[in-house]
Amino acid sequence: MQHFPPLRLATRRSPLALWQANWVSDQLRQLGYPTELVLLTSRGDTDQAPIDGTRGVGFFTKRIQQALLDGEADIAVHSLKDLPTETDPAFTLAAIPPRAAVGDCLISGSEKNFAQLPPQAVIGTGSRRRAAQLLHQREDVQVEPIRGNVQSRLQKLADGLFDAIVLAEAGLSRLEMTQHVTERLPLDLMLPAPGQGALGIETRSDNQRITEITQQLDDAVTRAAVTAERKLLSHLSGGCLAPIAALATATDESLHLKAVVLSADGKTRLFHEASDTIANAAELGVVVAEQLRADGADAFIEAAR
Ligand SMILES: NCc1[nH]cc(CCC(=O)O)c1CC(=O)O
Repeated sequence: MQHFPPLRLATRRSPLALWQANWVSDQLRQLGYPTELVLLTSRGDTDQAPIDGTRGVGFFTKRIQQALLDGEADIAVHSLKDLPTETDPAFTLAAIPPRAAVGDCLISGSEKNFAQLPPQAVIGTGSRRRAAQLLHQREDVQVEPIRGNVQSRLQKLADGLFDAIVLAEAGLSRLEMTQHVTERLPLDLMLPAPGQGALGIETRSDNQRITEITQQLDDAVTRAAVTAERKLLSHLSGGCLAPIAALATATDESLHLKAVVLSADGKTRLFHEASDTIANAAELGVVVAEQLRADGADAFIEAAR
């Protein structure tokens, strides 16, 4: 094999981000490529105010992408659900590896599951998608914002600031913290964010050698599923802040997409689902987005901006 300098992987410094970058690094090493990590701090890590419409887009991902543009790193490792759907032609989403657990979990201080929490229970989540789905099921619960990495959120729960919090199972399982899970929320109660549980690995479009190396980590079925989910999100002009949830699952040649759009208070829940071939993943996203739109989704998405 030819000798090349190590592939430089850009990542945030949170334990979850480091786990993910180390996982990608291991995969590349198994293919015979030396690697090193480039640790960066994003605005999403330093700024702990609630994420809102003017500050949210690319909050966790822009700094990592900048390292590629500046020549500080070759490969950017993101949580796909944090990566905006608006793409910059300077970057190529070279690999989407096999997806981990897709769902969300309730972690409650009292070990009570969602249905058993006391009236007016305080649930910590900064996600409008999670908040609206919780409120749709139980209008009495109080949803309060929470920020910070997985560990610091669990600490806030332990400190008694909340009765329960909601976190992605993917993050907890990667960090080997699933012992904290009280309840895996059923998908009909809590549909995940588009791309949840998947990694997005970007390279510079003008670096063909590194793009081709990275493409070896791509999983075609996961890519098809998240393509449908992300196309739905972009077609609804959703961004990561809108109360939009979507999950595509693949069986053999076919892909099934479920999606919901909710009012912020959870009182209205629009749901649609459809199937198509894996090859038509993007079209499937558009079809379900249009069904939601026909039911009035745009007004709820606009209200969340
Ligand atoms: N918004 C932060 C974020 N981005 C990705 C994950 C979890 C891992 C994943 O979904 O791939 C998390 C934490 C969470 O939502 O609990």
